[in-house]
Amino acid sequence: MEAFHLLTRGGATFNKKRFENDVQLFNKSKKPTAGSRTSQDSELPAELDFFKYAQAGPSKRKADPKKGPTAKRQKTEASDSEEEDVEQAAPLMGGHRVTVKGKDVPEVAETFKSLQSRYDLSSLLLSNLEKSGYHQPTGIQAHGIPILLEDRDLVAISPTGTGKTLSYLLPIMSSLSAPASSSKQDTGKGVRALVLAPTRELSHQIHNECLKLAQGRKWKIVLFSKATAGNLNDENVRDKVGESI
Ligand SMILES: Nc1ncnc2c1ncn2[C@@H]1O[C@H](COP(=O)(O)OP(=O)(O)OP(=O)(O)O)[C@@H](O)[C@H]1O
Repeated sequence: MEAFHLLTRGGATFNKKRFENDVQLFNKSKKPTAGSRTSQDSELPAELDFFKYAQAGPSKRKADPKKGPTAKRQKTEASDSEEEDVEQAAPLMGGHRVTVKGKDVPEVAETFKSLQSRYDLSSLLLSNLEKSGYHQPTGIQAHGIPILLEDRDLVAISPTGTGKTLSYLLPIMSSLSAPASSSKQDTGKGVRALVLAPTRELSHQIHNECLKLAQGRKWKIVLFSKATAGNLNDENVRDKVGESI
């Protein structure tokens, strides 16, 4: 994590003389032709090739005209060893390119409204989305929300500001259904959902998104910091909390 931080945020110095041999490794293969990838690139596992789209030639970006301007390519794993490419209409906001890998991937949700008929998303959540100015799902939301609403596991990577937060908060709120205090079923006491975030700023952002979705119901959404997280050890505090970040 530390190394990744250094590489992505800058601020690190690199002594090219001291690591001359390593520098040679990178210089050797620097003869890319237009649209081609280097041999090192091709050895990189697809999951780790974060820049594959940036390096892709123009022909790769072209949508199939027969499938309309929003047609995108998705990868679905047909079996453990074999992969199968499938074409699926993909959104949407900002024309995000989305690659999905997995077995039996749920259908994309092109609108929030479609989640109501497919997954019984509550009218309150729908209207809170509207109130918050969320009229159409972003790429990560259109693909991620159905996956989580079907109780599947999801690992997602998406650039900052693309709406990842809502992608998991909406399914969480939907599956909790109602605040514990107003639920007819015996949901028990204590924390029902926990979101862990690496920084205070991110925790605040997530908390704010949570509050937007919670409008109109008495959800108990609590933001804990490093200093206050220990309070959760106290049963009395735990019982008063519904969702914590
Ligand atoms: N469907 C949507 N329509 C309009 N605005 C949206 C939508 N989804 C999220 N937003 C807004 O876009 C902004 C960025 O969203 P969010 O913080 O969830 O992105 P993120 O991918 O989680 O970013 P980060 O990587 O920084 O955590 C927020 O202000 C959020 O309210």
